[in-house]
Amino acid sequence: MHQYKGKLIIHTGSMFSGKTSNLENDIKRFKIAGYKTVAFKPILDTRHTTSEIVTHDKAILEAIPVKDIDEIIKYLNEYKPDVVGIDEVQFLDGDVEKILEGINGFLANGITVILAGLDMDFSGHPFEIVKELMPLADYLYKHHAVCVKCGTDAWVSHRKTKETARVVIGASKEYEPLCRKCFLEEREKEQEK
Ligand SMILES: Nc1ncnc2c1ncn2[C@@H]1O[C@H](COP(=O)(O)OP(=O)(O)O)[C@@H](O)[C@H]1O
Ligand SMILES: Cc1cn([C@H]2C[C@H](O)[C@@H](COP(=O)(O)O)O2)c(=O)[nH]c1=O
Ligand SMILES: [Zn+2]
Repeated sequence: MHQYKGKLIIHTGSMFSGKTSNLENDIKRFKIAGYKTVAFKPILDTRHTTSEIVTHDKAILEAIPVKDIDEIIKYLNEYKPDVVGIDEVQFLDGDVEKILEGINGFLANGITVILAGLDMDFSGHPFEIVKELMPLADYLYKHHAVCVKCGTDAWVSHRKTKETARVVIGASKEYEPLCRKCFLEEREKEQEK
């Protein structure tokens, strides 16, 4: 019993690739196996806090909204779970070193950590925290959505709007998963306009 101690499991990939679904499924399985679990989600906008992680196909997991790793540390010190899930890890506030230190601390204390997060932003640049965490994983899963243009495995989340800020919260109205070839074609078209 309780063989998973201090393991780092990462679900990454583009939007719609199933990162959150896999996080939810892992948490569900750990719960069934008798582990004490808890899930967190970063809040970028403190005015809209909700206590649910919702997948694109509307599966729901209860989660605690947090701003940064310090809030997670505080909670874990009191609650003492076996397994911790963090969705949208790329949106945790604070510098990368501090987040890494926090997560390494959980692992060193025997807590299993399941992370879901985007590997790249809309322009194909890595999200720094995910880039740093990936080599540390015990289990690293790169998931693929279906490219909406050609039906092959998608690689990146293409932004359909003209917004240039790195963080623009949205779903299928604002983003579409594309393979590398279709992404480069879209980018060329956009530059010609
Ligand atoms: N182009 C697509 N490719 C794959 N899944 C898609 C696509 N568009 C919508 N979906 C839906 O998205 C679900 C995955 O949602 P979710 O786990 O929230 O993904 P992620 O967290 O990676 O954004 C799939 O099970 C599917 O129902
Ligand atoms: C690519 C990209 C995405 N976002 C936002 C859009 C969504 O709100 C989340 C990703 O959610 P998912 O569970 O992975 O579908 O991130 C962003 O702000 N900037 C980007 O470049
Ligand atoms: Zn394609």
